[in-house]
Amino acid sequence: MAAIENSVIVPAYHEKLNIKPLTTRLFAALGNEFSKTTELIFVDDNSQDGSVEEVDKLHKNGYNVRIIVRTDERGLSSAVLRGFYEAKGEYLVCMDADLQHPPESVPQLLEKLRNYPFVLGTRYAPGVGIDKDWPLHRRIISNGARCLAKPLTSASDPMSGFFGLQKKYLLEAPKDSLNAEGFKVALDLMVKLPLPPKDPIGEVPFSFGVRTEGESKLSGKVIVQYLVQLKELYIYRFGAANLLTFIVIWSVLIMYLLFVIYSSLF
Ligand SMILES: Nc1nc2c(ncn2[C@@H]2O[C@H](COP(=O)(O)OP(=O)(O)O[C@H]3O[C@H](CO)[C@@H](O)[C@H](O)[C@@H]3O)[C@@H](O)[C@H]2O)c(=O)[nH]1
Ligand SMILES: [Mg+2]
Repeated sequence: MAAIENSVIVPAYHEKLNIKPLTTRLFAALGNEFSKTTELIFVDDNSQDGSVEEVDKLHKNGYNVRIIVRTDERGLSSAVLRGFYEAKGEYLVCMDADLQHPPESVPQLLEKLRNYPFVLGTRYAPGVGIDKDWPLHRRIISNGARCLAKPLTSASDPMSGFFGLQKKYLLEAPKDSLNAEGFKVALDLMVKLPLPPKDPIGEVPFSFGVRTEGESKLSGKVIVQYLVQLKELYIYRFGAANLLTFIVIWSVLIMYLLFVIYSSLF
């Protein structure tokens, strides 16, 4: 058997119905050669919805897929990190279970990872429209959240949950420096991993699909969690002394943004 070079990690909570279509579409997209050197790992938080049996069936049918079931921990970021640390491959990709991240784009991420330490699936690229059908308030929240991350990274879609990295950079970072609480694990890694300063991030445009099975696990709490995570990342990157300056600058910008929205509406 060929050695595993690539690992695709999928955090999953109550995703039984998405497991089979994701697995079959992913390995079909990988094709013969890539399939031999790629493993797929679901990290499930004890959903007890038949996900384990579904993965076992696929494994018996010859797919290189397994499932880690956590019983003592819950949460998206920590699930992703657990999968990354257990992965055998040097090239790691993280994607959602619900097919909002197209499995057909994974080979592109894996290819780009050969040349970039970190690769980000982006929904903000020419020809990709994510938010044209979104209501105004959703677009404002999304763009506002993206703006707030601008000082931390040059990436065009810091909120993306579709990304990849070379494992050696993960192993160079102290385990306890990574935030297992925040929802935006890619942003945390882009800020904290010791990536080389020149050209660290490659981008792959993709269209964010619509979830057809199961429900989103994001709630209003996520906005607060994101702000807490941002605060931690600002301190990490710029130091506590600079935090106040940033809060002042961002408050002014947010007030200006609200003013612009208000005047365009009324
Ligand atoms: N193991 C585990 N998995 C989880 C948990 N919470 C969510 N997941 C899994 O994480 C993936 C994303 O969860 P969704 O509930 O589908 O989130 P979303 O609203 O579609 O958010 C996605 O898009 C955002 C961009 O708008 C991303 O920022 C976010 O990271 C995620 O990719 C899914 O596969 C879901 O099963 C958890 O507590 N534990
Ligand atoms: Mg989703």
